[in-house]
Amino acid sequence: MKTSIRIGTRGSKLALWQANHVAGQLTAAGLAPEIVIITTKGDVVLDRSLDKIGAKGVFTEELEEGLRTGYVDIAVHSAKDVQSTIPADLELLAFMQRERVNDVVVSFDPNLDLQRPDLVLGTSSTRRKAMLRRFLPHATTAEARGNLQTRLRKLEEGQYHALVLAYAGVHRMEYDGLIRHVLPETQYVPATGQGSVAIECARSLEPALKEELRRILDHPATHVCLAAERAFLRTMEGGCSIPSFALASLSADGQTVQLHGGLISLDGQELIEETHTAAATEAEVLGTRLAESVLARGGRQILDDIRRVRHEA
Ligand SMILES: NCc1[nH]cc(CCC(=O)O)c1CC(=O)O
Repeated sequence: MKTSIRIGTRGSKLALWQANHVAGQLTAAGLAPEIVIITTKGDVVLDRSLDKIGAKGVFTEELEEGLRTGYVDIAVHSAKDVQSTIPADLELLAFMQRERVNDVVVSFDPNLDLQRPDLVLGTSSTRRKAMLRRFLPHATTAEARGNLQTRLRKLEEGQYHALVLAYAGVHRMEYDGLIRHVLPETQYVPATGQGSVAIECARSLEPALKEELRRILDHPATHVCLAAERAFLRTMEGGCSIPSFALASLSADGQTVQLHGGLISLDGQELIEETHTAAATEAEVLGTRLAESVLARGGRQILDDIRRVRHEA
């Protein structure tokens, strides 16, 4: 088995942190990792919101091509950014231990008051926009595309009072000092996969190497949760431009997985959510069933309405 591992990653600071995190674990296990930066469409097109450039795979396509050609051995992604269905010749080898899953409110104002009537929050996530409309209806939202550094610059320039971001990215970039509120994950349920790092490889990668990489990098409890959440997203015909959400947790004995997931309309008026449990071995079935139930109970109508709005825009 070869020991030198080429790690493909995007070049953003967050992506590089994640790639370095992987490299550190591989080095500790006696392998020799090397980080290879690959630029994706999502890194280049910053002037349009993600739901307009067709979000499917914009952060992953070029990395996946690198896996196919053998230019890199593994690709590192924020699990949240990985499409619900990946190409048949590739596989998700590992999901790393999850960070805190919450969304947080980040601001330079230490006394930021979420109840101020003129509150402007920066976010480009349809899920966050919809939830903010529902739970903080007095607030307005403004687009905040670009990497974390770009968004923080816009915040500093005063384009918004605060940003709504994933704790995981804020923490990895060491901006914890700017966190003013941690949004409860029961209300602001995170996006599928939020807080975990996914490792992708070609199915044709040497089996012994795959096994070794999985042993070093995979966190089995996180893997079970992500299997349930990703099955939910797949059935939801999701992608990150649909305001769906799902968060799984594993019981202390590791036997039972609980999944809370649903869908919210763009204006925040309609919210369909359910919590189901199943044996950990049935994680994918659990995700599929929960999504089917949400779709049947009005979710399909919400998705149709969203598609109609998009076509008109
Ligand atoms: N959508 C972009 C993205 N992809 C992963 C993260 C942060 C890390 C994570 O959620 O795991 C972010 C930024 C954010 O949502 O604030």
